[in-house]
Amino acid sequence: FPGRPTWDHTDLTYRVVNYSPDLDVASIDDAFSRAFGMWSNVAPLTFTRQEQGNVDILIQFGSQNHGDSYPFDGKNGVLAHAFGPGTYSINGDAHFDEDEFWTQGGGNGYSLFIVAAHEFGHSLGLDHSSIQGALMYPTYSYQANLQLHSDDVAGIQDLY
Ligand SMILES: COc1ccc(S(=O)(=O)[C@H](CC(=O)O)C(F)F)cc1
Ligand SMILES: [Ca+2]
Ligand SMILES: [Zn+2]
Ligand SMILES: [Zn+2]
Repeated sequence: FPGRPTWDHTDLTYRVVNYSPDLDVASIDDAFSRAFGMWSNVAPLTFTRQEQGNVDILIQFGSQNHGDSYPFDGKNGVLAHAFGPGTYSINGDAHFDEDEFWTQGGGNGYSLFIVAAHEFGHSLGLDHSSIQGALMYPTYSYQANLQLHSDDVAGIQDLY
């Protein structure tokens, strides 16, 4: 992102505000935890979940108008969005379009894990990659065994 905003601390916190009915709570918690793990595996970052209070990354599911000036668009199209690092409460937050069918991968619907890993890249300050195989490539594509591309790794290590 312009100006290369990054967090001024590496022990980041997150909170899941609400849950999608598409998956059980444990699967959703696990998808987010694994998505954060993709990044903490390759950068000096830790992600700690909090049940309440102020956190860096607030995660919520919403449809259409959901409290910010970027309303979602119903099924398909925009799947989710996230705000880069900064000092405002919205910074770092990741929102997922409830009108999508969230799955654990494969079949129809969108993998919550893959989309979350991408969104959290934005939450950390990463912009899009021009490399098709990269997680930060602008369009969704399902991969059974998601691995970060060297471009994703270079990007996050350049920032932190
Ligand atoms: C691989 O992860 C994603 C790819 C594409 C998207 S998106 O199609 O929702 C994208 C939003 C984004 O880049 O975060 C689009 F601009 F809306 C979200 C996650
Ligand atoms: Ca949508
Ligand atoms: Zn939003
Ligand atoms: Zn993106």
